[in-house]
Amino acid sequence: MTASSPTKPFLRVLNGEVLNPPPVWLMRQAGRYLPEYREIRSKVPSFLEFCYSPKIAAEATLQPIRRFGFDAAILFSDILVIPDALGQKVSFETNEGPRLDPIVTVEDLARLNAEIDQKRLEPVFETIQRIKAALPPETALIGFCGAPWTVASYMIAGRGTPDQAPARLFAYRDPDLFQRLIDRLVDASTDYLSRQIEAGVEAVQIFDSWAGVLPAGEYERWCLAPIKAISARVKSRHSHAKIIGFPRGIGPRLKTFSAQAGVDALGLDTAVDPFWAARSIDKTAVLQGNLDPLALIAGGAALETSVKRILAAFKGRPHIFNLGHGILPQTPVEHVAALMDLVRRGASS
Ligand SMILES: Cc1c2[nH]c(c1CCC(=O)O)Cc1[nH]c(c(CCC(=O)O)c1C)Cc1[nH]c(c(CCC(=O)O)c1C)Cc1[nH]c(c(C)c1CCC(=O)O)C2
Repeated sequence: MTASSPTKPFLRVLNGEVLNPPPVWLMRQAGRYLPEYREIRSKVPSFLEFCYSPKIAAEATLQPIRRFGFDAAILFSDILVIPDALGQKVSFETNEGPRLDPIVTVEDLARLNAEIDQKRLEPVFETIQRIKAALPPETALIGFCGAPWTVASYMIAGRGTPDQAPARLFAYRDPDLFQRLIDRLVDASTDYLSRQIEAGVEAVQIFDSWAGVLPAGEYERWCLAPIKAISARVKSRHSHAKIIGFPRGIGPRLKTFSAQAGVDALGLDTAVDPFWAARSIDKTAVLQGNLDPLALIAGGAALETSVKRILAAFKGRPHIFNLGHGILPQTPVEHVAALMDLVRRGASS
């Protein structure tokens, strides 16, 4: 990342400029709703192997850029490459999601590597270099990691659960041991994001998809403090690093999250009222979001009304258009094209 003023629309807004129309990208924009993704995905049996194959991972990143001309590309990888690089067994079952050997005892934790295996992650950095060489000059590249709380919740349950009860119980019963796992993930995420920046990403997003299940107290300790530590440490290595936080489901705590966590931009989830956000969230934060992924599946009038509402709410504030959570596999591709049209046309009307 350089100190000179950026020219890419996505980076200009991250620097605090207001653009009309706003730049747009979609969380999980590379993936199963795209026939061209399903085609290349079907050739590689394991999802992790796909993530660690620079040529095809770069291709998956570029597919939605070619089709829709988003203002930013997001590295094709997964938040669970971190447990994998820490030595935990990780796999992805078709239509079922991730499976990990759950961490239950102190011995399970002790078996993990002290640091991430950088060699295992080397292909990710090569993917970044390949994407950079192929991206249009106006398109930014975003790197990412999962927040420690969200990653830990999969490491403990060994799979996705409706409310991450296993990790919440673990943290209540043995907070010291849980803290050791979180600390390990803070170190790993700091190194991983720093390496992504060195390889060429221009901003990073920290996905805390399960922040919303934590009550006060637990939220401060397991969501806010680790993200704050990662931001501070990444910025001490890369002073111009741009960091987007996505603490999904934290409600009114969004008001102060970005200042407290030290992030530059804030991803808003689907449930947040955009007018409330524009009014109530401290003005230092660039806001990103927050179309309901289901409105994108529905299309038509529902899509149009939702998009207009979001554009109206954020008028005059630095805003990056996005969904409120990841795009769903059943989304019709024509609706994504219609969304791009609405954002780029609708903003001036
Ligand atoms: C919680 C989480 C995960 N992964 C991620 C999160 C945080 C965001 C969120 O809350 O949605 C983030 C993620 N996962 C993936 C990306 C790639 C880039 C992009 O956004 O386009 C990103 C940024 C690829 C993926 N990650 C996964 C796929 C599908 C696997 C396949 O294609 O076979 C893709 C394209 C698998 C995955 N990975 C994960 C789950 C729960 C699953 C299974 C469910 C699902 O498919 O959405 C963990």
